Amino acid sequence: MTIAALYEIFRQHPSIATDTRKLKKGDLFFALKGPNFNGNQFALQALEAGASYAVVDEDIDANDERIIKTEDALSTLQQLAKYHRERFNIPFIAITGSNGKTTTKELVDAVVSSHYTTYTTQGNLNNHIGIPLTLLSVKDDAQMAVIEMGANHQKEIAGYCEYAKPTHGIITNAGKAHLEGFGGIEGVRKGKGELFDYLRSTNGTAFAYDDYNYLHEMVKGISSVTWYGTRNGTVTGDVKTSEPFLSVAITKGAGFDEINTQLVGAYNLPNILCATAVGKYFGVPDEKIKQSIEQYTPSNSRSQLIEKDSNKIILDAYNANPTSMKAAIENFAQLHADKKVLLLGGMMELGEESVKEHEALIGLLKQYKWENVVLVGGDFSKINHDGYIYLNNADEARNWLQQQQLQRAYVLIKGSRSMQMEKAIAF
Ligand SMILES: CC(=O)N[C@H]1[C@@H](OP(=O)(O)OP(=O)(O)OC[C@H]2O[C@@H](n3ccc(=O)[nH]c3=O)[C@H](O)[C@@H]2O)O[C@H](CO)[C@@H](O)[C@@H]1O[C@H](C)C(=O)N[C@@H](C)C(=O)N[C@H](CCC(=O)N[C@@H](CCC[C@@H](N)C(=O)O)C(=O)O)C(=O)O
Ligand SMILES: Nc1ncnc2c1ncn2[C@@H]1O[C@H](COP(=O)(O)OP(=O)(O)OP(=O)(O)O)[C@@H](O)[C@H]1O
Ligand SMILES: C[C@@H](N)C(=O)N[C@H](C)C(=O)O
Repeated sequence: MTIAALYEIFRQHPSIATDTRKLKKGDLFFALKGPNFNGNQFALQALEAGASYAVVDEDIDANDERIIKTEDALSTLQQLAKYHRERFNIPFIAITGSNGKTTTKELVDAVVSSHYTTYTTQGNLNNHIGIPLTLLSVKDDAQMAVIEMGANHQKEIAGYCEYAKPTHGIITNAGKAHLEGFGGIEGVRKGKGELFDYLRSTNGTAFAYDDYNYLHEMVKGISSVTWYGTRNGTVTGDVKTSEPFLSVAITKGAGFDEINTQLVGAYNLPNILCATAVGKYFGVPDEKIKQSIEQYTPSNSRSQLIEKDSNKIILDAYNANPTSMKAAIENFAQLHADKKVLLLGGMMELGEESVKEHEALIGLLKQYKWENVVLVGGDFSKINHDGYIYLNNADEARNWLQQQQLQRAYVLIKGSRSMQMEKAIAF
């Protein structure tokens, strides 16, 4: 079947399912293969549960005209997404970077959707499956789309641009994350820079944080760049307070002087300036920009403040890498509190730099005074803990916290996704 013919079916059944456990009646089911299951084996089950059609890439033992056999179901999904994307002549804003993609995406979405009908990446669905699903969720009434792009190796973002065709793009930063797959920090810049390469070749528009010198290099050749920063840019601003919620003083470019957010962490400053700059660029009224950023409350283990008895917990456990760990620790160090406790889980996907980066973190921790530092699992197991407590996993960390019976303490919990450090808060 051609993509054009499949697209006609999609127009009749414009919701996609890749998982029978979440399937709704009428969904167009795509049978994907993963590390645990082969989606082809669920095709008949999907049809029985009410799927309109099942797109498969293996022979299915049934004579059912609702089964659509393709060479490769995943690449068919991606081609269908491209075909759908090409029906729209509206801004598609792509967001990538090492840190702050999801938060920036949420903030940009909050701002632009206050004024335009906008379709946006849900949660963190930012990969070779999540991006096509996001594109296919864009409805006919769309005035704008915001697409998050995650990557852990070269050529990945370039591939996503081929089907998402962004008109505007943001690289939040290019730091020490996914070093293993990208091949070091230069590799990260090259890989993330594929978004700017695409915008360069298509006369697209970039938004970039003026404070990072490397971004000035990376945008070279792009004819339209909107800067935001602490000193220079269309929109400028700086941290007013972050005790713990971040308040930003806007010094130029918007019709308001401050934004009082519900985000913990001074490291969110560029994310907020970015959303403001994007809002101004697209003509969103000032009061809507300010209000939508101020109302955004994270609930996703990112930059979250949880109050428990007399204790305050900063839960920042969605992920971790050397850049975001440094930002979180330095931010925590600036907070005023007598008793500060850190529970830090291991950082993943750092390849041969992993042990060195975990050691460097100990060096950073030593610069400050803490009540307790607990290092949990990962490559923390391979290094000298230098007097800090070492535990194997988040369950042990929770037990340790339970035993402490903390009162009026400030606790920072952070670690890579697979460490599941959020489990520790059940103390
Ligand atoms: C393929 C898939 O969607 N899998 C999801 C599934 O996983 P599960 O372990 O159950 O099974 P399989 O993957 O083996 O299953 C194959 C298919 O079979 C379906 N199926 C299974 C059982 C059943 O009873 N019925 C079925 O129909 C199944 O649905 C599969 O289609 O379920 C899990 C739990 O819900 C999902 O977590 C899993 O999702 C995978 C991980 C996925 O990739 N989902 C995307 C939509 C997505 O965007 N996920 C994001 C994570 C993105 C991410 O990690 N981003 C990185 C950077 C990108 C790196 C990129 N190169 C990469 O490797 O991904 C970042 O740093 O941001 C998310 O979930 O948050
Ligand atoms: N601008 C930033 N600079 C440095 N660190 C940041 C920045 N923004 C967020 N972080 C850190 O990164 C963590 C994850 O934030 P967020 O989920 O927005 O990033 P992400 O790039 O989307 O990551 P992922 O793709 O893994 O979801 C935050 O909790 C915080 O510790
Ligand atoms: C979960 C994925 N988006 C991610 O951020 N992975 C890194 C390695 C992490 O969990 O810290």
